[in-house]
Parts: sequence; structure tokens; C-alpha cells
Amino acid sequence: MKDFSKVGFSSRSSSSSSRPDKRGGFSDKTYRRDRDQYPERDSRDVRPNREKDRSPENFVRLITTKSGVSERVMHEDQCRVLEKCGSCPSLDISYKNQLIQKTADLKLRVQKAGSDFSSVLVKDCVESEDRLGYRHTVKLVVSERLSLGGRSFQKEGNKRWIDLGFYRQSLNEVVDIGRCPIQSNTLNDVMGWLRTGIRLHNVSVYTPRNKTGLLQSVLLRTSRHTRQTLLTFIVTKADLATLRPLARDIAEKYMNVQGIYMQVVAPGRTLNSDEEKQNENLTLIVGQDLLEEKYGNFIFKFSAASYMPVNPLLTSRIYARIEELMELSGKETVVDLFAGSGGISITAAPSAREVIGIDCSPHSVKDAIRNAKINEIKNVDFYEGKVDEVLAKLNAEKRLQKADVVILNPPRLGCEGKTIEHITELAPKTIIYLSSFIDTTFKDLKNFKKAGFEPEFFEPFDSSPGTLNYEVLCYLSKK
Ligand SMILES: C[S@@+](CC[C@H](N)C(=O)[O-])C[C@H]1O[C@@H](n2cnc3c(N)ncnc32)[C@H](O)[C@@H]1O
Repeated sequence: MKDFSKVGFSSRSSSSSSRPDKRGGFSDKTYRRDRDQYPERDSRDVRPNREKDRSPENFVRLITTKSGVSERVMHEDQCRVLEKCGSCPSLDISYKNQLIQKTADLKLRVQKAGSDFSSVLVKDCVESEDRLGYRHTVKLVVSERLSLGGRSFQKEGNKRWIDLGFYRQSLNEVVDIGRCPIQSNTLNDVMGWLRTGIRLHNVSVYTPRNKTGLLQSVLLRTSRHTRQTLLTFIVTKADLATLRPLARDIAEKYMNVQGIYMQVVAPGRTLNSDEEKQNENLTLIVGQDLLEEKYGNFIFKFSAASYMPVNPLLTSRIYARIEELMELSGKETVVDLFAGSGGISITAAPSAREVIGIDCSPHSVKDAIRNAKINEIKNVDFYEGKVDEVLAKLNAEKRLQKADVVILNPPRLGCEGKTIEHITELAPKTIIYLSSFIDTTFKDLKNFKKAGFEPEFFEPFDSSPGTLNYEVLCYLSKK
């Protein structure tokens, strides 16, 4: 276990050279100089707020047309690549108005979804207590710039410029996100060490044009509670000889880095969510394989391969709200579908008779079982497999034929196969659907409605301030 009182930079290396030191490590001074090339702020024009632009309709229009947002609120954490990156179109709109905008956006989508939902109440968007620095998991593309301002780096010997970021909208170019204001400081610090380390350890970067190079992207996840961080290098081939010195150096320099992994993915191929979940080619290079996070009063340990929510403080709030909506008296059977590492199951368990959690990821189920043990929860059973298959099996074996409450939190495309049929066979009084992609959720809600489950309200939660994303709790009851 690492000593978390020692967070931040280590001062163990005294070398000030920009080359690796005798042990192959790089110096703090080099790191700081590299970091200063990516300033956090930039000066921008502040345009006056105009009262007439503040109606919800205007906000929806402003974000969808992208033409001249007229309310700009400068705050000290302004992002220097706001427009280039494009991920946070409402970062410089006041937070109060971001919430109004998201509520209005949901109302519009509910209206558009048709007459099935037109009379359903849409509640106000619940705020995120962390408005900046809330993002605790991210996947970043690694790219190497070969020239800057007309100067070629290659012609100047071993100088290199490494970018970590996202593909620029509609262009095949990576925008380095600098010190990203919506990202936790821990992740921003690790990114700084990464840029320096990749450069000084001479790790080659994959270039789609030439189809050469080793490092494609990095997955980072960190804990708000302990700052423990796990890092995964996504590479084109297993090359531990190259990656191990870099991994050792980063783990030694940055005390929060708990474990560093390598994952091999075919060159240039996008890592789809199934591959991320299966993680067959995941190898631990240095350190330990778990980080510890806290939601509400419960402790959770996550491995690098299981699903981990992005905004921890808001996640605690959503779990607490789900538990409240379940109205449990201690006699109920609760079924938690797409249960991940067990967050909802474990939060609900103390108020229920029993909880059954299902997820297809073996890593998440392993984490969920461990998390139940850590929190001394004994009335939860987790099952691994596809939701529709496991529900059918549990029903056939008479292990699960009835439930009082079903909570489901599926991935982007919603429910597959006979999932909805199997849920309605359990005859729950309440169904709670937590959705990150409301447009695809309407399809499932229509099927629930056909089976007699009416949506009573939609409650949005601002999981990603500054961006257009939010999550929605849909509360359904049997009519
Ligand atoms: C949005 S996450 C749910 C997270 C979880 N509710 C939590 O609070 O951490 C979606 C989960 O669904 C799982 N999953 C995706 N497709 C599935 C399927 N067909 N059957 C079972 N689980 C699935 C993924 O492994 C992932 O853990």
C-alpha cells in the first residue's frame, strides 16, 4: 500500500538534465518545463450577458447551432483549447444556466419522443457538486507532432513534442487537452509525467498514416477519495522492454500511480467497449491492480478492467437517490441489472431483504463480490453473464421468479434480446432506469409501457458540467 500523505511530485531525482538520468529516469525540472508548455489558461474576450438570451429555448438553440453563444462567463479555470477541442461547449456559461440548459434539453427530447411521454414530468437537473475537476476516468489518444510553427522537430535531433488528447471534431488531428479543467488534478499531473516520459524514454507513438509506432492511447482512472491512479498503455504489440522503464519511472516519480498496465490492441483499431471489458491482453507492468474509491458511506475497489463511473461525487448522489426511490422496508427483493462493480446493489442492500446483481464483465463481477465483502454486505448475490441469458436461467432454476424493484443501467444501445420481457415477468412494482443516452432509452421505455409500466417522471443529473452530457433517472411504476 502506498503512503498517500506523499501526493504530488517526488523530489528524489536531482538531475536537471532533459535527458534521462543514470537510472534511465527523468528529472522534475524537465517535467516542469514540459508542463509549462501546456498552460492552463488563456485570455479570451468576455462578452456581456444579454438578458434576452437567457431563456431555456435560447440555450438549446445556442448549443445545437453552435453559432455565437452570447453568454460567456469567464472563470479562472478557463480552458485554453475550449473551441479547438469541442468537448465542453458550455464550459463558459454560468453553472446555473448550464443546469437550465440541460433541463430544457431533456424536456425537448421527451416532447420529441412522442405522445407516450408528453405528459410525463421532467424534474430540474440535479447539480454536480464538483463543477470542475470532476472527471476521474479518461481515454486519451497519444500523438506526436512532427513540426511546430514551420520548424521540423526531426531535423533538430531528438527533440519531440507529444500530444495527449482527443481527435479534433471532424478532423483527423489530435488536440492536446493541456491541463484540462474538467479533469481531476491527479489525472492532469499524471498526463504531465506521461508526456515527458514518453519523450525521454524514446517510446515510439503510433502514426495512422505510416501504420508504425508502439503507443496508441492511454486509459487513466483515479480515485477522488484516495487519489490512487491506474494507467493502461494501449499498444500495437507487447513490448515490455520499452514500456517497463517508462512505467517504473512514472510510478516512482508520481506517488499516486498505483499500477500501470499494458494492453495490446491491433494497430489503429478503435478499442470497442467489449474489448475494454474483456481485457484479454491486459498485463500489469508495475504496481498493484486495485484503486479504492468511496460512494456515500461505502468503500469500493476497482481493477483497471471493470466499469468505473466518471464523476464520483455525483455518482454517490445518484446512488442515494435510487435508494430513496426504491422505498425499501427490509422485505424486498431488488434486482440490479448491468450492475458494474456493485455500486447500486451494495447501496441498496442494507434496506432490502436480498439483492441480485448481474453484469457480463467477469472483472466487474469479481470487483462487485469483493466490494460486498469489504462492506460486510451478506444479502447480495452477483451473477456473471448477459442480462437476458442470466435472467432466463435464474427463472428456469426457480432462483428468481419475482422481484419488488428492478433497477437497470444499460450501456448506450439499451436493452438487447428478451431483457424487457424477462424483467416484466418478474412483476416488479417499480422499475428505475438509469440512462446516459436518453434518446436510445425511449425505445425501451415504450416497450415497458406496452407491458403496463408507466413512466412517472424523468430526473436529470449533471454528470458532466461544461459538456452537453447528463444522466437521467426514469421512474416507472406498474399500473
Ligand atoms: C453503465 S455501466 C453500469 C454501471 C453500474 N450500474 C454502476 O453503477 O457502476 C454498464 C454495465 O453493463 C455491462 N453490460 C453491458 N452489456 C451487458 C449485457 N448484455 N449483459 C450484462 N451486462 C452488460 C457492462 O459490463 C457495464 O458494467
